[in-house]
Amino acid sequence: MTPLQKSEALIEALPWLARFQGAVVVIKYGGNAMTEEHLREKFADDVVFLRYAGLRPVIVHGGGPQINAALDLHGIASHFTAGLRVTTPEAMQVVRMVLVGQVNRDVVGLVNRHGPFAVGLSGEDAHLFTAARKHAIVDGVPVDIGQVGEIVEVNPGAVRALLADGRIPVVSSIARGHDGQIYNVNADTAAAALATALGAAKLVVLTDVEGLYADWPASDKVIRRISAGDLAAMLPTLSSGMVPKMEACLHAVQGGVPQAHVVDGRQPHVLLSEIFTDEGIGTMVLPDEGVTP
Ligand SMILES: Nc1ncnc2c1ncn2[C@@H]1O[C@H](COP(=O)(O)OP(=O)(O)O)[C@@H](O)[C@H]1O
Ligand SMILES: CC(=O)N[C@@H](CCC(=O)OP(=O)(O)O)C(=O)O
Repeated sequence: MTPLQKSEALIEALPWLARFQGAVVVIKYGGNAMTEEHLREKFADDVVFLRYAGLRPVIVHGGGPQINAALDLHGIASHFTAGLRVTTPEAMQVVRMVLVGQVNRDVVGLVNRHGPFAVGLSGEDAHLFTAARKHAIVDGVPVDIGQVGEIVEVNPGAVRALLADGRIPVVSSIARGHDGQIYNVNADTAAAALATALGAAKLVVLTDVEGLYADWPASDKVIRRISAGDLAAMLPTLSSGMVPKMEACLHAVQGGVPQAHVVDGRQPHVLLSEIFTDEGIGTMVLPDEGVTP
C-alpha cells in the first residue's frame, strides 16, 4: 500500500468517526470466535482502536466451548435445550469459574497489552445483572433447565463509571438472583440487556458463521438486513445457538438500540470492517421503520 492509499483508507472512515464519536458500542465476543490466537489478538487490537478513535466499547464475552472443555475435564455431563445449557448446581460452579476466572481474564489480558484499559466484571458485581430462573420453551411447553437465568434488572452504574474513566469494561454473563442464587445467563442475552440499559448506538455480535442464514442448514445464503418484525416471525424456525442470539438482537432493537449486527468473528478485523465501512458485513437487524424493502 502506498502512503496515499493509506491516507485514503483512513479518510474513508471519516463519516463513521464523526457519527460514532463518544458512542457506546456493545460487543458480544462469542466463545466460538475466540479459539484462534491470531484472531484473538486482532480482536483486541480492534477494540483498542475503537477506544482511541473516540468510541466507548464495552465487551460482553461468552465461552461455551471453553465451558464444555472444563465440564468434560470434571466429568460433568452437559447438554443444551433451545440453545441454553441445562445447568445443574455443580455445572454452575464450573461455568462461573471458566467465565469469570479464565475467559474474562484472557480477554482483559489481551486488551491490556495496549495499555491500562480493560477492567473485568462479573454480572454479579455491583448488581450489574439481576436474574430470575428461566424455563426453556420446547414445543410450547416450559421445561426446567436448572440454574439458567433471564435478566430482570440491569444496574449499569459500575460500567458507566468505568467508561467515564476511559476504561473498557469486560463483562461475564453471570447474574445474581433476588433469591441469593447465582445464574448462568446466555452471553448474547446479557449483551443485549446491557446494550439496551446503556443506550448503546450498536450491538455487534461476533460468532463463527457469516451471519444469519436464510434457510440453515439447507443453504448458506446470508440475510443482510432484517426488520424486527420479520425477525420475530422467523424466530420459531431457528435452531440451536441462533435462537438466543437472534432473540438478543431483536430485544436490543426493540429496547431502543438503533442497530444490532451478527458478524463472522473468524474474519480478521471484522469489528473495524463493520463499524468503519459500508460493506454490508454479516446480518443487520433494524427497527421496523429502519428497513426499506
Ligand atoms: N439460521 C442460522 N444461521 C446461522 N447459524 C445457525 C442458524 N441456525 C443455527 N445455526 C448455528 O448456530 C451457531 C452459532 O451459535 P453458537 O454456537 O451459540 O455461537 P456463539 O458461541 O458465537 O454464541 C452456528 O455455528 C450454527 O451452527
Ligand atoms: C445459559 C447458557 O447457555 N449459558 C452459556 C454462557 C456462555 C455463552 O453464552 O457462551 P457463547 O457466547 O460462547 O455461546 C453457556 O453455559 O454456554
